[in-house]
Amino acid sequence: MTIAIFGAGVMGETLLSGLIRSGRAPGDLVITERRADRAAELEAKYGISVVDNAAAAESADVLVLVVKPQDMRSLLAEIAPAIAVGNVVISLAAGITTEVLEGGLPAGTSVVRVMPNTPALVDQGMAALSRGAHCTDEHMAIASDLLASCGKVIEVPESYQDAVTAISGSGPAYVFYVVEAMIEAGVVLGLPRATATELTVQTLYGAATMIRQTGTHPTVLREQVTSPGGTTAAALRILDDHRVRAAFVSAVEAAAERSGELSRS
Ligand SMILES: NC(=O)C1=CN([C@@H]2O[C@H](COP(=O)(O)OP(=O)(O)OC[C@H]3O[C@@H](n4cnc5c(N)ncnc54)[C@H](O)[C@@H]3O)[C@@H](O)[C@H]2O)C=CC1
Ligand SMILES: O=C(O)[C@@H]1CCC=N1
Repeated sequence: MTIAIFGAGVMGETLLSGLIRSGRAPGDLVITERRADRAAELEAKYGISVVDNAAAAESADVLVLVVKPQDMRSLLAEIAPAIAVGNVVISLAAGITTEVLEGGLPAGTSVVRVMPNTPALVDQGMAALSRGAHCTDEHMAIASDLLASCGKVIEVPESYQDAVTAISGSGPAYVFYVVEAMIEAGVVLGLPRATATELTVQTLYGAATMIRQTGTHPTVLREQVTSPGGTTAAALRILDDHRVRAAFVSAVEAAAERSGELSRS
């Protein structure tokens, strides 16, 4: 089975590297990339041939579209003539619906809409898949296998996708933002930057592992840290005063709204 990845930017390379780590033969993988310098970089790094979109579409059984939402319609027009019966088209683009994908491809094409995230680079990705109108269980299994090479996979109704994008698609950026803020806070308190970074990163990793391994509700875990009259209670009062919880809800709502706008643009 030949897999073609169209658009090898951040997410395209993340998926490509995951497929290689999971043992896919480089000979079964093809990539396309509009920027010549980026194409040369990837050829050198992975030993994979970069070809044009038409050639990739001709040779592939599974086509994975990883361009920006704004570039999707023109890409669909380029690859549509080469789509054959039995091909599966998988889109990783935020906000592009299966209806838009199907509308730009030959009638009856099997499409899958996926929202992945960048922790796939370290095989800890979260990918949510939604099937198009002509997608069979067999096609879903192909898409699921592909994404499972670099993390967890779930199937969701397409109506969830804007919310999924706002939580797990954009989510790593919120976490990195909090990490940046904690490191800066450590530096404000006089810690060397390297020490503040090590303390913050291990704390995040430990807390995430605790949630996963204990299955305990995060409220209970937070209460276990919060001694009466202690340091944590003092800190949390300031976060509440600044309405940080409400800010998170508004931020995630804004991301979901933007995902919806992308499908209409
Ligand atoms: N970066 C992220 O965390 C996530 C990104 N996504 C989705 O993945 C898609 C790609 O995002 P990024 O990788 O971050 O963007 P990017 O800008 O890093 O990569 C897109 C790549 O596609 C190339 N490209 C554009 N049009 C092309 C064409 N017609 N033929 C060949 N190559 C073409 C560009 O030169 C660029 O290298 C987007 O649709 C985004 O919504 C989804 C989840 C997470
Ligand atoms: O910011 C974006 O639009 C993309 C989709 C989810 C994460 N990055």
